Amino acid sequence: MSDHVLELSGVDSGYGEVQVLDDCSIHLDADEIVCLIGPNGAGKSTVLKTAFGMLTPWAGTVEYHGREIGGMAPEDIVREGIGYVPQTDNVFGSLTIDENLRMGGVAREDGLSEVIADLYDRFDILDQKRSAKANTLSGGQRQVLAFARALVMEPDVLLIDEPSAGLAPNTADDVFGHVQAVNEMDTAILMVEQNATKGLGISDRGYVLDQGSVRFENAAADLIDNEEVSQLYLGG
Ligand SMILES: Nc1ncnc2c1ncn2[C@@H]1O[C@H](COP(=O)(O)OP(=O)(O)OP(=O)(O)O)[C@@H](O)[C@H]1O
Repeated sequence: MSDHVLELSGVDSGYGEVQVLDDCSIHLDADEIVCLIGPNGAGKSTVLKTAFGMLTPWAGTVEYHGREIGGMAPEDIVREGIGYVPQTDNVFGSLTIDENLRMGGVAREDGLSEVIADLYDRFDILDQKRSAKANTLSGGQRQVLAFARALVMEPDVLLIDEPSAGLAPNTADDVFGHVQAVNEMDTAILMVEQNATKGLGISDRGYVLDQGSVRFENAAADLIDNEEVSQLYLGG
């Protein structure tokens, strides 16, 4: 039994015959924000997909609170307490904000109205636009809705794929602020981020992934200060 909330150990994973992750070991502790960085195609999104049961590990284990979940179906993993916010198509544009949140809770047995009311209290922008269609939201607001949709299940782990993708710098900063707010709701976050410096800037720890394997892992501030990491992965 490990104390980690989420732990991938020695994971190989991929698509069809194509191996992407190679002996990949990554963990997340309660209340942490952990950032995965690395070049395009390194396998960062594949880590999240393997943790969320969208891919079955070929080797190694995925444990949630010390229990093996590798290869479990995503709908069961959601019930266990892990949420996932994909990079794209993470809200239903033709549905209202309220409908999106209710859809996020279809797997809940009770307490849906209460948890949605709490989310409206926390995220003012959603409260103001309850009846608006999600496709009328700005990119940053849409990302907040995507986080809130996942939070309806009250996960203690949230996997977030590139929250700042396609956003202007100021909007990206707002979204990173919301990531921190979500973390303060006792949710540990494993986040993939293309904007490595900013992603590490709000994180406790980080991993540099390259060609499917972990090249560096450390406290986020130490990764930013690491000469080699900076040269190779943070644009010098
Ligand atoms: N559905 C898929 N089928 C086949 N190969 C895929 C699929 N999705 C991703 N890959 C391949 O797996 C490798 C790793 O992709 P992944 O999306 O995990 O990378 P990443 O580190 O998240 O990079 P990026 O920033 O480009 O998203 C890439 O070579 C990619 O082409």
